[in-house]
Amino acid sequence: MPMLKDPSKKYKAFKPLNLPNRQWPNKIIDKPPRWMATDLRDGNQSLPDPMDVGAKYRFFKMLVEIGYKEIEVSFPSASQIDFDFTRRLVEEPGLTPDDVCLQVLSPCREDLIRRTVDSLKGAKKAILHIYLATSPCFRRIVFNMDRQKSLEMAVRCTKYARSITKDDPSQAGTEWQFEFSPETFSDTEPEFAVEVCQAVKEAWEPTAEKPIIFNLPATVEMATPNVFADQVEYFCTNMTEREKFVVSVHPHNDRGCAVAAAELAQMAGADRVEGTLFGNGERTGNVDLVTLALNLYTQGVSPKVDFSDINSIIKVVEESNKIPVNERWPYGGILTPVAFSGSHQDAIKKGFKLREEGQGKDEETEWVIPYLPLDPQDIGRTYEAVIRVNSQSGKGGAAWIILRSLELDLPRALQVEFSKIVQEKTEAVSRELKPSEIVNLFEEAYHLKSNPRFNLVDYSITTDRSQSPAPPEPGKALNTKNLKRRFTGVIEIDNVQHAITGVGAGAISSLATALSSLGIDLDVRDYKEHSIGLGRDVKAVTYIHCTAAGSNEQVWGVGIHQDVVQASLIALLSAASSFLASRAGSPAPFRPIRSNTLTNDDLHALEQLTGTPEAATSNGGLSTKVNIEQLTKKAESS
Ligand SMILES: CC(=O)SCCNC(=O)CCNC(=O)[C@H](O)C(C)(C)COP(=O)(O)OP(=O)(O)OC[C@H]1O[C@@H](n2cnc3c(N)ncnc32)[C@H](O)[C@@H]1OP(=O)(O)O
Ligand SMILES: CC(C)C(=O)C(=O)O
Repeated sequence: MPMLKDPSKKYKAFKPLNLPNRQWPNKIIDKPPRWMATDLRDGNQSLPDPMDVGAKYRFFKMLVEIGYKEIEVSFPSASQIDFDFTRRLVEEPGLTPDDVCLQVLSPCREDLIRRTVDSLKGAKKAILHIYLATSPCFRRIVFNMDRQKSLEMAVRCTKYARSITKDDPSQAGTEWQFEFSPETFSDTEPEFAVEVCQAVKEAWEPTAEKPIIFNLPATVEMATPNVFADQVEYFCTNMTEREKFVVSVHPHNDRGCAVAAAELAQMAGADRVEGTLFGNGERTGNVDLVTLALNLYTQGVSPKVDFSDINSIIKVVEESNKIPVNERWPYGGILTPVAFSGSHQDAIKKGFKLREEGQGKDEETEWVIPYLPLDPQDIGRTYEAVIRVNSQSGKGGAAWIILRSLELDLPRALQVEFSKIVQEKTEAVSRELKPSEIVNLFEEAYHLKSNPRFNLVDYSITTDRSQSPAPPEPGKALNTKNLKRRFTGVIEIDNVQHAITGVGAGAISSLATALSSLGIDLDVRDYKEHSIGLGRDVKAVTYIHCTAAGSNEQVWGVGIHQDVVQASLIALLSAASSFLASRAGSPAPFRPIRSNTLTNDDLHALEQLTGTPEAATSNGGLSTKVNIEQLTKKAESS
């Protein structure tokens, strides 16, 4: 049968209790609850292949390391494995830290309670947990019992449990706590849940110092989380002697609201939460303890459990449960902090930039990054994975990868230009591009690594004597403001060397003039530089935006070098390489150098390079001298 057009006969709306004076909506959660991890019991009982003793121990150790102090380790009456595992935790010295309390579960049946208590004999701290389903559905279908009989069963089992634990002198070495779960609390009449628990409380006789734990399970999640919160608040306010019992909740996730239910329940008075890591458990699972803890953390409340190395935790959880943690799972999912889409990437990138520049990146600086409620580094993730690039990405995504990988903070217009290259590639391959692929694309596009067509073999920047300003008047300093620069150098283009020279207002424009003598006519439109690295390893990076003279064609160049001037010259040559690349197929505009075809300019340039003492020192001694003989021989042989 397909879904019913009118499901109202088959499925009845849950009837919420009437609680007009509810207080919980005005409460806030400002401290963590008492956590209880039930991965090894509720989680384990729902697995197709339950864990063996080794796997259980590994998981237990991890829970202890995370910081859980109450761990439900087994259902000892269910299997020898669970019984033996519990014994091992009790008996083997050092396995269970002194401050960790072992919890075990038993149904409300004397023989099973006996076996359960036996499994704990000799434990330092133990919680004996028994459950009895109290809802009308279970009373009718499973037990065929009325309210009175259920209540009597709960009381009888509590008294029995008491007689073989805290009232038994041979058990005096164990610090016993008793937990009672009116199973299916979420579907139990609220007044009956109170009646049963009140009777159990009287049977156990807790004190304020040694309270009983009433665990209120949403065994099956029945309604919206506010309804569960009402049920919990009703329970807390209608039970007597509030100081003598701890209210615990145990939400399942049938409607997908377990986390909300656990949180609203705490607002309604719950002190303790039972759940599992990443929500493993019956059907849709138990409430996820990781989400609950990190929800607190991102509100500035320490959860007192540590997920600093979430990847290792996920590994153990996945290997033990043999169920993967969903990639979209809150906080832990590998895709959760990742942005593929352009506008998200743009916002995240700006957020990080502002954080680093303006607000400082001290680890305690307030975290305000669009789309990222949690700093991925706090759970052991890196920022590299935050932005990934596919066809949905914009300029910011690829720019982020280049920033993180090469420390290059690309100017906006270069981001736009490079993103077209990336977009073309993502569409061509129809998949996400790895950061290394994006870096390769960038290095190729701007000739940063392999075979740039233009190489700076050697150069010198000198004051251009032919256009020097008039000598200063006696007693006045030389006005150096308008001094022109002369670039003189040897450029290798497609493995052929050219000696060129040119004059301009600065180093870049003098090289631009020199290049125009080869027919590469570029106007520099924009220029940006910054440093990369620190200390002795610091380098300069220069971005140059050029247009081809007399046309609208635009090219970018990027240059990186320890020397600032050289970085800018390399950037211009990178632009020149792009300029040639954009004309692939058309004949190269320049003349290769040959000894017998040296022009006067070439000769002049070479002459300059062999240099006068001023030429060699005028740019801070940067130029190395070219051996004219070698160069000429090389040119002749080519
Ligand atoms: C909500 C929860 O997660 S509760 C925990 C559930 N976990 C487990 O059940 C795992 C371990 N369980 C087991 O190994 C077994 O079911 C045992 C050892 C508890 C009992 O095994 P068996 O004696 O073979 O009984 P079986 O499981 O077939 O049937 C359940 C019996 O318990 C009773 N029962 C069922 N649910 C409950 C309950 N919530 N509380 C108390 N008794 C219950 C049933 O009425 C039935 O009794 P019946 O045989 O008199 O009709
Ligand atoms: C035994 C109880 C706590 C339980 O697991 C449930 O009701 O889901």
